[in-house]
Amino acid sequence: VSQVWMRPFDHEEHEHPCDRGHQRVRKSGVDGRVRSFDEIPHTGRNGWVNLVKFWREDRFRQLHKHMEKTFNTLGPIYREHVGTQSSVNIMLPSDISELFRSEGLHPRRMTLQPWATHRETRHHSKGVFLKNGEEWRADRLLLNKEVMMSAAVKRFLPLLDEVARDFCRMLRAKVEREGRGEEGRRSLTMDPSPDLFRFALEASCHVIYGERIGLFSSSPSLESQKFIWAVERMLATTPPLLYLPPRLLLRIGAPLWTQHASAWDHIFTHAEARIQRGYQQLSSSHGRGAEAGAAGGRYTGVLGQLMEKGQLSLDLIKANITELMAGGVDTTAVPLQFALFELGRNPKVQERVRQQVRVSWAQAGGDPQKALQEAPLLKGTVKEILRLYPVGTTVQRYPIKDIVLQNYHVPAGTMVQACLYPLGRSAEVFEDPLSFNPERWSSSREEGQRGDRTGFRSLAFGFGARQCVGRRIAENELQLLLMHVLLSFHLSVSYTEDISTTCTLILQPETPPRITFSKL
Ligand code: HEM
Repeated sequence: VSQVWMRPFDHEEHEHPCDRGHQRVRKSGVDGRVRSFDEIPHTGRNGWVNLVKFWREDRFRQLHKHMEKTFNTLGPIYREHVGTQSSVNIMLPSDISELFRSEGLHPRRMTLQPWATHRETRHHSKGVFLKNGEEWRADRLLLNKEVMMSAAVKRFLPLLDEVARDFCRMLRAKVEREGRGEEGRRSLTMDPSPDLFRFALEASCHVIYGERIGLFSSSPSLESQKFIWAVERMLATTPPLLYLPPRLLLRIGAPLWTQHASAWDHIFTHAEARIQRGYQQLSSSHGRGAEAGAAGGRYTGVLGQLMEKGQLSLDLIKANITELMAGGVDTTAVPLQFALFELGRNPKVQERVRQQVRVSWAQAGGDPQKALQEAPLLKGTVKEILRLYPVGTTVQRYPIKDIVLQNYHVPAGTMVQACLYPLGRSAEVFEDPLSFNPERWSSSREEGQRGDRTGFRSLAFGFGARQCVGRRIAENELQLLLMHVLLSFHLSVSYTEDISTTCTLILQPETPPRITFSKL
C-alpha cells in the first residue's frame, strides 16, 4: 500500500480500491471542485477516543512512525484530533510551500500557552512559550541580529571551534587512557552521548554567556549535569501536556505538570545566576566608563550583546536567553549521535567526507569559517542527518488566510502541521530515501529529477520568519564537531541495523548507539 497514493492522482489506472484518502484526492482532480474541509481523510473524529488510544499504545513516543503509517494509508493530507488538539497534517514540499505563503507577518505555531497559564508557576509568566504575534516579532528581530546575521556568526564561530577542538582533545586523551591497541593508535568503543551532551552545553554557554564552564575537566560540576537532566525532563513531559484539557490535567496530569514546572524552574535558575552576573559586570563597566562594552571589547556572548544594546527589558532578556539555553543542548547533542552512527556504518561516505575536510582544513590556515566553506560535504552530512532524523518531527502553523491543500479547503486559523519525518523518508521527494548520502545536497540533479522546485525539502529548522533562531549556532556547532572528530578518529560501529527511535519532544535513539573511535 505504501507508495500507492504517491502516484499521479488524476490517472484512472492508479486508483486503489481500499485507499479512501487516495480515492478522494483522485476524485477531486477529476471534477476540479475544491473539496470541503470535512472531506479531508481523518483518523477518527472523536479526539478523546484518540487520546486514550495514544496513551494506551504509547503513540506519543512513536508519533513519527504513526504519522508515516497514516500518510501511507490515507494519502498526503489527513486530519487528526487528539484530546484538545486538532490538526491537518501534510508532508509534500509543494503543500508546505503553500502553507508558508499563508503564514503572515507574525507566524504562529503550537505552544503550551493554555496550560501554562492554567496552573500558576513562578516562571511561565515570564515569557517562555507565551510568545506569539507582535510581541514575538519584536523580540525576534532583535535576537536575529545576535544569532542569525552573518556578522554574529563571525563573532561566535571561533568560540564554537574552540569548544569542538577541546572536545576532541578530551576524547583523544580518553581513548589513549581507556582504549585498546598500541600506543598512539588506540581504539575505544563507547556510548558517546554523555560527552556529547556536555559538549552541547559547554558550546551553548560559551556562545550565549561568553563563558566556559569546564565540562571537559575530570570533575565537571553537578550543577551542569542537573541542567542537562532538567532539559531532558522538560522535553519529555511536554508532549502529553499539549493534549490534555485543564480538568484532566488536574486529575491525571498533575504529577506531569509538577515535573514539567520544576524542570523549567531549574532551567531558569541556571540561567538567572549567569544573567545576574552579566548584569553586574555591565553595570560596573559602565560605572568605569572607559572601555567599549562589558568586557573592554571582548565578545561577551549573546547575553552580553543584548545587555550592551539595551533594547530589550531585563525580563525579556531573561526569557529569551533561557529559551535559547533550553533549546540549544539536546537539539545538537542528539543529531551528533545519529551522525557518528551513520558515518560509522557508511565507511565509504565517511572517507569521502574526511578527504574533503582534510584538504579544506589544511588550506584554511586555522580559520574555521574558511574550513567549513570549503567542505560542503560537512554541510551535506548535517542536512542528511536532519532529513533522516529531524530533531523536531513537525513544524506547525496557523495560516492567516484560507488555503487549498491537495485540493481541500483549509480555513484560516486551522493548525496545519508539516510532518518532517515522513517527508524526509519519502520516495516521492528523495531518490533512494533510506540511503545516507550527503552528496545528494551538493547537486541540483535530484531536485530536477524529482520535479520539485519549491526547495521545501530541507526543513529541519522550520521555515520563514519563525524558523529556528538557533539555526546558525546549530549548523556551525554540528559541522565543527564533526570536522574535528573526522580529523582525529576513524569511526565504526559493530552493527548495521537501523537505530530504533523514540519521540519525546524531540526525535532520539531509543538506546544511544555505541561507536568505536580509532585514533588516526
Ligand atoms: C539541529 C539543531 C536544531 C534543530 C533541528 C532545531 C529545530 C527547530 C525548529 C523546527 C523550530 C521551529 C521552527 C518553525 O516553527 O519554523 C525551532 C525553533 C526554535 N529553536 Fe531550534 N533547532 C535546533 C537547534 C537550536 C539551538 C542550538 C537553539 C538555541 C541556541 C534553538 C533554539 C530555538 C528557539 C528559541 C526556537 C523558537 C524560535 C521562535 O519561535 O522564534 N534551536 N528549532
